[in-house]
Amino acid sequence: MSTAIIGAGVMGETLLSGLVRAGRRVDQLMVGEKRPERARELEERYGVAVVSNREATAKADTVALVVKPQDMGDVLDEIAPDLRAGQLLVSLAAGITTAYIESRVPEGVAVVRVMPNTPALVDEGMAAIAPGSHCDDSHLAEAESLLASTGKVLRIPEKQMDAVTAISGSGPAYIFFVVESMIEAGVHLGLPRATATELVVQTLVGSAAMLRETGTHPVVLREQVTSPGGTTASALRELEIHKVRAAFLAAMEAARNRSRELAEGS
Ligand SMILES: NC(=O)C1=CN([C@@H]2O[C@H](COP(=O)(O)OP(=O)(O)OC[C@H]3O[C@@H](n4cnc5c(N)ncnc54)[C@H](O)[C@@H]3O)[C@@H](O)[C@H]2O)C=CC1
Ligand SMILES: O=C(O)[C@@H]1CCC=N1
Repeated sequence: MSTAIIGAGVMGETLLSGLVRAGRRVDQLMVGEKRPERARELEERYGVAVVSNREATAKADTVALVVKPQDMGDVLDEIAPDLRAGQLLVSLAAGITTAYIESRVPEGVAVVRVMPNTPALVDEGMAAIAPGSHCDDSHLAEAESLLASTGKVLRIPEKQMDAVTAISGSGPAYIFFVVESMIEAGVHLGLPRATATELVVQTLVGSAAMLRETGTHPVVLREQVTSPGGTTASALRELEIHKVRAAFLAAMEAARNRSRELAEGS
């Protein structure tokens, strides 16, 4: 089964590198990429063939679209003549609905919408997938196997996709923002930057491992750290005073709303 990746920026390369790590033969992979210098970089790094979008589409069994939502209309118009019924089209773009894609491609092309995230680069990705209207279980299974090479995959109804985008798609950025803020705080408290970075990163990794390995609710884990009248309680009071919980809710609502707007082409 050959796979074409159209748009090889951050997320396109993440998918490509995951497939290569998972043992996909490079001669079964193709890339369509607009920027010539980027195309050369990928050819050198992976030995993958970078071809025109139309050639990639014509030759591949599965086509993964990893361009920005704003570029999706143009790319679909370009490749539509080369798409054929039974082929699988997988979109990784935020906001873009399967109905939008289906309205621009030939009848019978199976469309799957995916929301991946960048931890896929280290095989710890979280991807959600939703079927379009001409999709059977084999198409969904094929999309699942593409993404499973770089982490977990969850099947969801498409109506949840904008919320999923706000949580796991954009989520790594929120976590990196928290990490960055904690490192900066450590520097303010007088720690060398390297020390603060090591402390924060390992604290994040350890906390994530506890969540995953114990399955314990985060509230319980937080309570275990919070000694009565202790340091953690003092810190958490400040986070509540500064409305961090409300800020997270507002931030994720904003991301969900932006995903909806992208569907409208803005
Ligand atoms: N970066 C992330 O964490 C995530 C991104 N996504 C989605 O992935 C898609 C790509 O995002 P990024 O990789 O971050 O953007 P990016 O800007 O790094 O990559 C887009 C790539 O598409 C190429 N491109 C643009 N027009 C093209 C065309 N007509 N033909 C071939 N290549 C073309 C660009 O040259 C660029 O290399 C977006 O739709 C985004 O919503 C989804 C989840 C997470
Ligand atoms: O920021 C964005 O629009 C993309 C989608 C999810 C993560 N990055």
